[in-house]
Amino acid sequence: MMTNYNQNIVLRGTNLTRRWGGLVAVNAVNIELVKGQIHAVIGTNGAGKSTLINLLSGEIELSDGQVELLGQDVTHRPQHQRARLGLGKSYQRNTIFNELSVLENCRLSAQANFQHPWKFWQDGKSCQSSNEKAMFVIQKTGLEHIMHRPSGVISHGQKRQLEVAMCLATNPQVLLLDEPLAGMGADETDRMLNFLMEIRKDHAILLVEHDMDAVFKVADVITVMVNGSVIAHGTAAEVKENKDVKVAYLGEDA
Ligand SMILES: Nc1ncnc2c1ncn2[C@@H]1O[C@H](COP(=O)(O)OP(=O)(O)OP(=O)(O)O)[C@@H](O)[C@H]1O
Repeated sequence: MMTNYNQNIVLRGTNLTRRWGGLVAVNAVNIELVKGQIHAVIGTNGAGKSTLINLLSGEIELSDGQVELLGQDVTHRPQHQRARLGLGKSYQRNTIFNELSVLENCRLSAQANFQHPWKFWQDGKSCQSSNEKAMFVIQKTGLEHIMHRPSGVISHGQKRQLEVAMCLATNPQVLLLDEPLAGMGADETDRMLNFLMEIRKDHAILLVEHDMDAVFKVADVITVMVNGSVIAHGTAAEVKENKDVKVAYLGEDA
């Protein structure tokens, strides 16, 4: 799993381990994210998927292991530094300012990425780069028709799209997506999946998702976790046929 150095590996986690007291939530996991690929992590409830994503983003400290981002060891770098280096994360919890418009939320995210903290409280409209970036991600995510609406009144699916748009506005090379399809209807799910497939060529994407149909549709590579450990890794077809996956995850007899 950790042997292919020819591909464009953007993020590499080695021996990632997180203990909570006696519980090993993530146990010696190796994972590589490659530009141009959607890498899904699936597993039963409590398998360690969210913890894994948080270890990669720097939100949770490792008990053991190493994280390399674009060739740099970022194991001991905090989340904001990893973000600045190109690691973007879309959160399961809502990070949207409801009273601001869709455009303003994107503009704020873009602004946070330009390294002028003393300008943060300036009127965002005056920052041309942030404006351009915000418009770019809004067009990419298909949110143009609602860009002037207060974010609090848009639909649940549109909020999830906005979260991904805000994440994209920070110019990430790697996108860590924790259940981006949660609570979405069929149309919104399709739109989001098409969008992910469209942006895949420019990013390395980690997708933690419970919707198996969606995962099997878009994932180039799938890692399967059970009780903190990786039990299988491969293409959708390989994972579907894997005996351990059938037993442990899909609940089938061997
Ligand atoms: N802050 C914490 N303190 C103690 N235990 C935790 C903490 N966070 C997670 N855990 C435990 O670690 C294990 C992995 O949790 P995690 O949320 O990563 O799983 P998951 O695969 O994302 O689950 P789900 O699919 O239900 O979101 C679980 O047993 C959980 O109870």
